Amino acid sequence: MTGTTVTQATDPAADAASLLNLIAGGAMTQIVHAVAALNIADHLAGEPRTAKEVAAREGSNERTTFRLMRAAASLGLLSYEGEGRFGLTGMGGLLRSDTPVSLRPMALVQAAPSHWQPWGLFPEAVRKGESQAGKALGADIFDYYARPENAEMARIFSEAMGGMSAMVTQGVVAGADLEGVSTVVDVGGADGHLVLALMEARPELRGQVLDLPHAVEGAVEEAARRGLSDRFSGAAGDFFAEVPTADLHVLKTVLHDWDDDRALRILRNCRAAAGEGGRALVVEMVLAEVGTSDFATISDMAMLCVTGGVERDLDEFDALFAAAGWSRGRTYPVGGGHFGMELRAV
Ligand SMILES: C[S@@+](CC[C@H](N)C(=O)[O-])C[C@H]1O[C@@H](n2cnc3c(N)ncnc32)[C@H](O)[C@@H]1O
Repeated sequence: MTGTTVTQATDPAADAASLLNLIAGGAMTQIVHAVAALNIADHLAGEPRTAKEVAAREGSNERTTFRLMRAAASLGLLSYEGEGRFGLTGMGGLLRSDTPVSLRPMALVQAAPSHWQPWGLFPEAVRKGESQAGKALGADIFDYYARPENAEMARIFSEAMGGMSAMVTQGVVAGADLEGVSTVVDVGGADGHLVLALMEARPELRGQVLDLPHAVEGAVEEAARRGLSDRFSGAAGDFFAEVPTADLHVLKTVLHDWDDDRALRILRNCRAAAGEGGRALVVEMVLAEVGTSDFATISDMAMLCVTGGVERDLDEFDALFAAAGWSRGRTYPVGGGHFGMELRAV
């Protein structure tokens, strides 16, 4: 909803440098991927180390580990401390596996076949107006994750969603109106980070994650890890078929995975489960004015290519909400470019 107006460079050399930087974007994705996959941030967590020390810990090639770490320093992920030693910057620290807001799983997912292969066909997604997951993976992304041979990647995807949730959790917990709410369903909740954070803040809340059978197990485990099993349950199901009843339905970055028809089905199923006086909380990025620098427009391209979904502006959200029997009330930023949108059944 907010954004800064894009300024145009006029110096041709600066334009070329900027464009080359964009052209190398895929290489940067893979550099971040390799830093995550080779656990470089974990190896540097205690103290700065040389590439030789990191390579010995990781069992990787010393020379190419050095070249990767040099590139990572050039991108601001690592600091160079002299005498061959590299340390972690704040940004690089987010790739540690043991940090509360770890973006390591996200770095692994974005460069994994599930995302990388559809991206390889991206111009076709624009030309045809459809996701390329079917062509690249032989299935839509969530069916791909449901295959037994992709179970490990599906687990990392859910973890990645958890890392992204951590960026907004505080804002949602602080902003959400939970007056009169005693049951919450996190619809398509993956590992359940959002509903579990609400439950931690409100000891009277009972929570549930509705997700596909392969994904819901992670939520049950996460609830147990946080000591919340007595107030939590996992519901393996399909939100296009039915959504469990609750005082509040939470939908975080679920609607953006789907086109309008399918997003509408999810919202209608929530509305049916909510009944009179029902409430929902939608957490999504909201597109800003055209022509502003807006990360939601980049995410929109990922949705087009990988899931077949779409990022929306407020008018587009409101049209969907109204068609599904919801009315939007308070809307507030929750962090990471996301907004909380409170809905009431009409
Ligand atoms: C983009 S993720 C969002 C996860 C979580 N809400 C978050 O923001 O961290 C979308 C979630 O929807 C789930 N999902 C996809 N299709 C579904 C379906 N038909 N029924 C229930 N869940 C589904 C996926 O497994 C995934 O966990």
